[in-house]
Amino acid sequence: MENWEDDDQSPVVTNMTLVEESHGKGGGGGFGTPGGNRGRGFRGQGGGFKSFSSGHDENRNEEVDGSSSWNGGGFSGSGSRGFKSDFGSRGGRGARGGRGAFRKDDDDEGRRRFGGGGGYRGRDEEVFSKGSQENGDGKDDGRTAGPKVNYIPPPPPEEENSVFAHYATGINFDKYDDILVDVSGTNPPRAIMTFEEAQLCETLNRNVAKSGYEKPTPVQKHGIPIISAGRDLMACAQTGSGKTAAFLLPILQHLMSDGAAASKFSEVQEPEVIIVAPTRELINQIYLEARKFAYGTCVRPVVVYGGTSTGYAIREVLKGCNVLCGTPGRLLDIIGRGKVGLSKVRFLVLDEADRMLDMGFEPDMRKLVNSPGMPPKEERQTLMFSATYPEDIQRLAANFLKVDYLFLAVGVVGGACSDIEQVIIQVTQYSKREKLLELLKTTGTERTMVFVETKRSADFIATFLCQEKVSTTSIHGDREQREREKALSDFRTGQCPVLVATSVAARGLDIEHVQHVVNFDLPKEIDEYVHRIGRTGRCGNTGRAVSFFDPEPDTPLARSLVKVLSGAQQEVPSWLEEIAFSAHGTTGFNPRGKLFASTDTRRGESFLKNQTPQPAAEADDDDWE
Ligand SMILES: Nc1ncnc2c1ncn2[C@@H]1O[C@H](COP(=O)(O)OP(=O)(O)OP(=O)(O)O)[C@@H](O)[C@H]1O
Repeated sequence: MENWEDDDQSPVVTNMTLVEESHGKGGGGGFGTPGGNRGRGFRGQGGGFKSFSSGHDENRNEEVDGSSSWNGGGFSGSGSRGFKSDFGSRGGRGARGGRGAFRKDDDDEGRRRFGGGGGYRGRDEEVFSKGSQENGDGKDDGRTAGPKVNYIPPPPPEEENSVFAHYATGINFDKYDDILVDVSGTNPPRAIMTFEEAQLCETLNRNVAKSGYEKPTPVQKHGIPIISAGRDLMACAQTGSGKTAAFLLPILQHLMSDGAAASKFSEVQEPEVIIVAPTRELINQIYLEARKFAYGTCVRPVVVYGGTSTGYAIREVLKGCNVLCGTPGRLLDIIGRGKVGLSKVRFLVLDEADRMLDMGFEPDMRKLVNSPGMPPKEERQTLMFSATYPEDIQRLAANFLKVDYLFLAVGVVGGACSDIEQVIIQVTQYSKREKLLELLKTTGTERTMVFVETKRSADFIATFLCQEKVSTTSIHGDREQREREKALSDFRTGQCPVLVATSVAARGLDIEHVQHVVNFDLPKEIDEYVHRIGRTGRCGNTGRAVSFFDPEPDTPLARSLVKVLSGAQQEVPSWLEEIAFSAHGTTGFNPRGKLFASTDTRRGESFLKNQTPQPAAEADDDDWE
């Protein structure tokens, strides 16, 4: 039996270690503003929430989930305090070297194997684990050390109705047609106006119809023919405007018309398509979309991501794999084990491309494109999608693309979706909790995502809300994958209408009925803000985002915030304008100035060009992948 098979068969060990509730930096702090104040935090009214987390024994995990509920159906465990198993998946503080502050992923396998990162775990990560065997420089070695994860995610639904379940487009769907579109680069193909013009094969057309798609969104109108014409693409379109189908449909059409080999078992799989995304939940969502559009065809998508059993992932891949969706670490791991050959790769897709190319993931992307067998960029099609593209990342991205790639901008690059009503409330650190409660009283059972800066804050706020009888769950990088998926599912079904999340849930997640986003803590970077609020107001539906602005930590964001608000035709509070103005002096600040500048860096100018560089995301404190 091979090593990876053994991975799953290790005896269950549950070596529980009691962890003091107020351990870690700054005592029981961490509630409140990003970037500090950990010493004067909130400890929870009832003496703090205790949770249990065991990363190794699935059954135990289940018991644990049950036993850690609050207030009958409230907060379902958090995994950062209380008892923590030696085999909790995030055992050990990990070194903070290596990738440094931008490292976001928690999928160690690839990193260990490839000697990458250095295991940044976020600054309020706590040391629990005797079982996490670090080597001298803080890295785990994937094969020989560290806990084995044996979580096998539940199989996706098989019935057609569930596969094609979708939510309705909103009243503003037709307004997409009015959005300014800019395609730059040589000889762009003509846009299509209807799905018929996309000339998809019959099965794909049927699947598009069953998905409830009647007409393409702008990114689809332009993106589909560009990809079908064999061009490389860097596409920027606002959150919730259908970027996933914009790349999946032409890719699947290509595989169908090219007679992709029906997937079948083989010891080495050679996928034609590789799709990468920064978080586990997002890549799983993309996989489900691929599976939906490929329904009834011979094309087999497979997903691999951290926090789940590697053996299971490999078995799934070996059953047959045309489209391999993965988070970078796990993908590199499986490639490194020789289970996936890259020589047949025709398409490489980077979703949330700006994140995939920032300092955290860029080395992995380089490893991926330089992996043995990967066709050079001239011989594959590379496609990048996001709602935001900082200029420096655009320039970097160009290295991965053919020289004649096309740049597609739908609306303002980096702009927020105007279907989201954005409200900014000035607060102090200590008034945030009361404000949040007030807000949630008005939203009732409507689904609300509350973003906080740190994993510890996520636990505190979720606990606090549960104590206040608001059914809440949480998602962050310290939770077991099983717990993360359960949290998302409880939120999706409405069992817990409030989801407290770190940035791990900021990008890409497409959840029906999310009417509100609350930025309990504002992020350090404006792009992050745009993605977070984009969890509401999707696909022509309207939504509302309320952000708590505490001048102390948030002033550096003021200027970009004003620009994003005015760019999306939102009211800008005068106090915010004043803060933005005084923070940056009087020159060069024209919040109401021209926003839709040229967006392709090859033309030399772009939106938010004058924004002050934000500090590196040191305060970001989550594990992503
Ligand atoms: N043409 C269409 N008609 C109807 N619904 C659509 C269409 N295209 C996409 N959708 C739906 O719109 C929702 C948002 O799509 P998607 O998740 O691809 O957005 P996105 O642009 O990738 O967002 P984000 O930037 O947040 O990742 C999904 O539920 C998707 O099924």
